[in-house]
Amino acid sequence: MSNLVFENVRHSYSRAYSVDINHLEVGAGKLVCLLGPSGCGKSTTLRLAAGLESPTEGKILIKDEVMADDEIFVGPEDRRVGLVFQDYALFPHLSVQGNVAFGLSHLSAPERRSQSLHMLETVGMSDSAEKYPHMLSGGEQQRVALARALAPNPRIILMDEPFSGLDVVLRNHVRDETQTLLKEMGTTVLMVTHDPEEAMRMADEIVLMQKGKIIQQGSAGDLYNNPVNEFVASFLGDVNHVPAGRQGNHLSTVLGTIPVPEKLLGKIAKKILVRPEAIRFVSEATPENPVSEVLNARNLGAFSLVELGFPDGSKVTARVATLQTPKVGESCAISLNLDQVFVFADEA
Ligand SMILES: Nc1ncnc2c1ncn2[C@@H]1O[C@H](COP(=O)(O)OP(=O)(O)OP(=O)(O)O)[C@@H](O)[C@H]1O
Repeated sequence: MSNLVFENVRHSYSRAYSVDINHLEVGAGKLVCLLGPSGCGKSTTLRLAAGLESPTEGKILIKDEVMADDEIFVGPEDRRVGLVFQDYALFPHLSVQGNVAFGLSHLSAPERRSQSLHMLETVGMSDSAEKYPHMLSGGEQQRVALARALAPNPRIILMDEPFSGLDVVLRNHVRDETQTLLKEMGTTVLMVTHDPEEAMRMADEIVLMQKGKIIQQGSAGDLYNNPVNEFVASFLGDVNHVPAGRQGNHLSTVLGTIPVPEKLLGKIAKKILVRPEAIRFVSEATPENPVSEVLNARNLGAFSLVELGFPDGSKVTARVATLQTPKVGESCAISLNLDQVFVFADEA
C-alpha cells in the first residue's frame, strides 16, 4: 500500500516545468527523502503533495484517494497531511500545548487537551506545555512542530528541510531522535533535504532530483554504489575524475587498467570516476598496481585523506583508515576496488 502516489505530474510556475515526475510512490511507513541541488523542484513536489500547489497535469493520490487530477482538487486542510517547515511556523501567541492542539478542532476541549499532552509526551516536551515558542531552543521548537504535525494522526508527514535551522551538533541529535520517533510510530514521511548525508542517514529511500525530474530512486546504498550517471555519483559522495584511454575492451588510466563495463562496449568513455575509498595501498608495484607519491595527508579522525601524485602530473585523493596513513613523500603502490569505480558513456 502506498500512502502517496504521483502519476505523470507536471507543474510550472512560468513556462518551463519546475516539476516533471512520471512516477513517485511513498510506501506506507516509509521515510522517503527528496534530495537534489537548489532549484531542482524538491519543495514544489512537497507543496504539490500538501495541496499548496496544484499540478498543471497529472494525478496525485493519497491512500488511493485522488487529491488532484484534471477534475478534482482537494485543498490542504482536507488532505489529512502533517506539515513541518524549516522555520517550524509555530504560533507565537499560543502556548506549546495550544500549538499542538491547534489542528484538533474536531475534538472536544478535554479531548484536545489530552491528545495534545499525549503528543508532547511522545516527543519528550510535556514539561514545556505551558511555555511559549520564544522560550524554547531551536531543537525544542522542532519537536513541538513535529508534535503539532503528528497530533491529528495524518496519513503522511511532509517535512521541508526540518533540521536546517539547527546548529551542526544539535542537528545530528535531533534528526536521529526524530527518525527513531517516526519509525516507532510507523509514520509515512516525505522529507526535503539538499544534504546527501542527511538523506543517507535518515531515508529508507532517496529520490534524487535534477531540473524537476527524478534521476534515480532507491536506498542510500543503491544510489551510492550503483549510480545511474555522473550527476548521481558526484552528488552522493566525493569522486576523482580520472582521464582514460580506450584499449580494446579496457580503459587505461594512471590508476591502472580496468575492463569496460559490458553496457558501454561500443560507446565512448573518456574518464573513470573513482571514489576515494576505492584506492587501496598494496605492498608491491606491478603493471596493474602503479606507484604513486604521497603529496599530502590530512588526518580527519577515523580516516585520512591522502593526496597522491603520478608521474604524468595527475593527482587523486584516497581515503584510508588513519592507522594506515602513509607518510608524505613516500612511494606507494595502489590497487582499485572496482565496486567503487564508475564508468559512464560520454554525453554527446
Ligand atoms: N513562487 C515561485 N514563482 C516562480 N518560480 C518559482 C517559485 N517557486 C519556485 N520557483 C522555481 O521553480 C523551480 C523549483 O523550485 P523549488 O523551490 O521547488 O526547488 P528546490 O529544489 O526546493 O530548491 P531549494 O533547495 O533552493 O529550496 C526553481 O527554478 C525555482 O526558481
